[in-house]
Amino acid sequence: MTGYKSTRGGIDGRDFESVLLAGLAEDGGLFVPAAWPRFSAADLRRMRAMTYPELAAEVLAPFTEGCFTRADLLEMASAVYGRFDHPAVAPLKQLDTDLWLLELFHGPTLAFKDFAMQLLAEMFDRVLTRRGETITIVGATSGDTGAAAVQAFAGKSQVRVAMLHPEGRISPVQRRQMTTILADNVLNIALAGTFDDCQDLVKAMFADQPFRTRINMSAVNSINWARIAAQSVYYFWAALRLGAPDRPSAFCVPTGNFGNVYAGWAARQMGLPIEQLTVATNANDILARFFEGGVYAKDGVVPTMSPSMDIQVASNFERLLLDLEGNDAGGVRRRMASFAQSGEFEVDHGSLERVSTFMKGGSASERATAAMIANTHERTGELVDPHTAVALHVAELHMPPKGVPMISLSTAHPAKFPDAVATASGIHPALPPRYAHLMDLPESTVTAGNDLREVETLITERFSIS
Ligand SMILES: N[C@@H](CCOP(=O)(O)O)C(=O)O
Repeated sequence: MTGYKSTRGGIDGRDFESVLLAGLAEDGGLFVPAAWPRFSAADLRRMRAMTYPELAAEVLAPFTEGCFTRADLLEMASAVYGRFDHPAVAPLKQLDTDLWLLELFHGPTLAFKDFAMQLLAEMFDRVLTRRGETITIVGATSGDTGAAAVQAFAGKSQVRVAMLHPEGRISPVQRRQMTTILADNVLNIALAGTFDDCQDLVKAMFADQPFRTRINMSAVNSINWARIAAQSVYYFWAALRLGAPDRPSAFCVPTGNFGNVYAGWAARQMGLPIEQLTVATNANDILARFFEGGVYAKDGVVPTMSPSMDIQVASNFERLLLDLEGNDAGGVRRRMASFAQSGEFEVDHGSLERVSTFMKGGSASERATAAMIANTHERTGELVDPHTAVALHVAELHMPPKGVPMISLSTAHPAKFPDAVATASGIHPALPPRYAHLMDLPESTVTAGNDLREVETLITERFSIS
């Protein structure tokens, strides 16, 4: 059975159920599998014939042993992916000879977050019913995670959701996808600060042990291992469509919190032949700078037309760091302590060289992003959202050798960012009919300062937790 340990070394031997419920490890680290399950070339060939739900059950089964069987997983995945708008769930579109777009926005909230969030809601339902417990999910969002979480968990009797977003720094569509869900178990908090401030507060609440215990706190950000596992499935899906295991693939991933790209790393660890993973950022380019020089150094968060990536501190980078440190949790602790103190750390030259053979980084300016939206539409007829355009720009900078397909992840529907898309392309993307009234519905949000006690009080009072 796959056991889990913390990136900071304080915890080992956890099972999937406790990892799912805990969200963040008690020592402040992130859970990772102690050993990676491996799929052989023969396994991968067999997977080619699978439907998306069957593939999800196959990939996730080794991670959930002792908690969910393959049959449980198949039942949940069939229900979840049956709700997606596209029969292929994650369709691939060819843009050029070796360039493909993997559309991940056909779920309920029009972004890739639905792939994992919808499945997590099913998992939590089953586990909490079995245990007779109620949890409080506290999350931070730069737009998409919040919408996906609120829609997945609204109305669930054993889950409360408190979602923090940076006030005025997400798109109106993203905000309204959360704030127009008027459910008793949902609290939307607009915070005076950035996404990084929201995420810091969530981690501070996890570190406040009495508070954490009192509210039975959990997480659905990608700090929760279950998010990563569920997102790794679409890497298998896409690569298998394009010839894996007999042909390797490359991926380019729009990146903020590093969860999505780490899911690709996980797929590779499990045996999927991924030749290159490209990390694409907007002007908030801490990761692109890291892959250039090995220094992970925080800068100020600047607002862009791709707000979901307006992030400097990428939580999941800590998971990669454990691998770069040769599985030495002490090394991770030291680097993270230095980061907390000075806002930066550096990895040694050898680690950077090793990771750079496989991972590349790059960023797109606002001008380049707008140009890519316009050019892609002109060349291919596809209207892409700004996050997807960032990835396409960076993909062009780092195309793999001829014959290796570059799969660029299209993480959100263009209609989530209508103004940016219309300004760049002259075309106003329409929301699907189910969102026809989104901009007219009443909203429910409370505002808060960037203050731990204030936010904790808002949560306990709103949900009457004594
Ligand atoms: N880009 C995210 C930020 C949180 O990322 P997550 O993958 O850790 O949930 C968002 O849109 O909210």
